[in-house]
Order: sequence, then structure tokens, then C-alpha cells
Amino acid sequence: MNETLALELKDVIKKRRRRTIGPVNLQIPQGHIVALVGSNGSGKSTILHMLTRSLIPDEGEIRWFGDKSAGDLPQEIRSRIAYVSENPLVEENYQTAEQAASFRAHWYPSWDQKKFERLMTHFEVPRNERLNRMSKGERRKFEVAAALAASPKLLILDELSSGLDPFIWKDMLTELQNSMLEEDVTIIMATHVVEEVRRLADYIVLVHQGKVLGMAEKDLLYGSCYEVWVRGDVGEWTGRPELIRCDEDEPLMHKLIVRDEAFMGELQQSKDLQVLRTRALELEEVLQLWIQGHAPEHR
Ligand SMILES: Nc1ncnc2c1ncn2[C@@H]1O[C@H](COP(=O)(O)OP(=O)(O)OP(=O)(O)O)[C@@H](O)[C@H]1O
Repeated sequence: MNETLALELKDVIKKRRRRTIGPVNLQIPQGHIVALVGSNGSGKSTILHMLTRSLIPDEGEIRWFGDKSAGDLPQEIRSRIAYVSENPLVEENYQTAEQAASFRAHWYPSWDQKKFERLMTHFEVPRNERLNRMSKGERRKFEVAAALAASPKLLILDELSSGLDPFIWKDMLTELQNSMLEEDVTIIMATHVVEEVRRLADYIVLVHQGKVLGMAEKDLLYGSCYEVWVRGDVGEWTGRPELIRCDEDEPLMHKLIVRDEAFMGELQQSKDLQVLRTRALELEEVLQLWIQGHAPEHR
């Protein structure tokens, strides 16, 4: 990966009461969408908070667009980052969407008022309502509209879909895809929604119990593992590294989980085995195997 980096994390650690997050080592290339996935409490939001500097790591170093910062992020870097957090800013609670937007426009030199207006209309967000009187979904829509209008170089999204109805959520995915086409933006998003990963992500970062298990190109995960039902003696195959799991369903009938299409071809050509059924594993199944220690080969 020799591209310019939007973000680089080196041995970053944050100690929480019940769990230590890290050490996190990541290199996020510019101009791509990276999805942070992992179970509840695995550390995704903590990592995002450290990227916005709302949380200071206990150890390690973070570089934004190649620059590091010991204290608060300098305005020059801050103005290139937009963040939609799980919990919106309390400071903006008593402002209307219009007031909050005009305040944000001061901070973001590339603020695009026309885009803001268009998105607010499209998302049907009330403009003159105080933000704390909006529904959860309305406020979220304002947050996303304002984040996109800031024309950031780095857009950080924590659970985009939270509180959104499915129609607006789909529109937002399209808006994000359009932003990727129009601008050189990097998006890093924490999500539980597989469809979001499927539609948007270029890379997947898997976080489990505070540890980053790795970063993989999403397209390489598709078709990386297969379920194969076979009849016959599997003895000679059990030592093969491509065989991830072998479960006996009934005598001489096995369900195999295998890596590598070529290996599946070998099974199909074996004289001792009859291959009954095959299917490529779904993305979530591949991620589950990864959590269980079977990391994808091409990362
Ligand atoms: N403000 C806080 N103070 C102390 N510990 C916290 C705080 N916020 C989160 N934690 C702890 O840090 C760990 C990671 O939490 P985090 O919110 O980063 O996980 P997550 O992957 O984003 O979870 P979820 O998917 O549920 O949003 C958890 O053990 C959590 O209890």
C-alpha cells in the first residue's frame, strides 16, 4: 500500500476501566472508505474518538495527513475533518439547524452552503427547530448534511444508520458514494450494518475485544472461503492448511469450511470424495472465522 496516507496509528493504546483498546496499528490510505467492524464494546468508538482528538491516547502516535499533534489538533487539520458521532454536540442543543450551520461554516473554509441547503431539503430536516427538539433521526440527518457540507478530506462516521429510517439511510449511502466520486475524501466509519459495509467499504478493519485483528480489502474477502459438503473418506485432506474446519454430519458425510477456490477444485476432482454442494461464505461468516483465528490470507 504505497498510497498517500490520510491516517496512521502507531502502537496507539487507550486504557478503559474494563478494557484496554490497542495497541492499534493502522495505515488508512487517502480516498478510500474504511469500515471498522466488531462486536459491542470492542473499541470502535474509542478509536474514532482518538482520531478526532476528543480522547487522548495513553500511548502511541497518530498522524493526520502525515502530521502528528501532541495536544489539541491544530485548526488547519481540524478544518479538514468532519465527524458524525453517536452522541451529538451538547453545545449545539439550543441552536437551530441554520444557526449551527452558520457557526460551522466559520470553522470550515470549504463549507458548501448550497450543498447544505440541498441536503436539508432532500432529508426534510426542519430548519428553524432547536436541535434538541428534533427527533433522533432528524438530528442525525442534520449532522450528516452538515458533515458533508463541510467538504472534509476526512469524514468520520459513528454508526451512520442509527435512528434513520431505511429510505433516508439508503439516500445517505448514495450521497456518500457521490462524495467519493466528486471529492478526494477518506471515510472511516464504525458500523454494525453489513449492508453498509457491502455497499460502501473498500477496506474492513476488524476490531475484537479491544484489539485490531487486521485490515483487509473487502473485495478479497468475497469468495475467500467456501462451505463444501462431501461424501467419502476425508482422512487424506485433514492436514491441508486450506481446510479450516471439518465437521462430521453423519458417517462419511462432512461439512468442510475451506479457503481457496483451487483447493475446492482439488476436492471436486478427488476419486475418494463426492462433492455434493458448495457455496461461498457470506461476508459476516468470513469475519466470524477471522475472529476465531482464521485470518484472511490476502490482507
Ligand atoms: N466514557 C467511557 N469511560 C470509560 N470506559 C468507556 C467509556 N466509553 C466506552 N468505554 C469502554 O471502552 C470499551 C470500548 O467501548 P467502545 O464504545 O469504544 O466500543 P464500540 O466498539 O464502539 O461499541 P458499540 O458497538 O457498542 O458502540 C468498552 O469496554 C466500554 O465499556
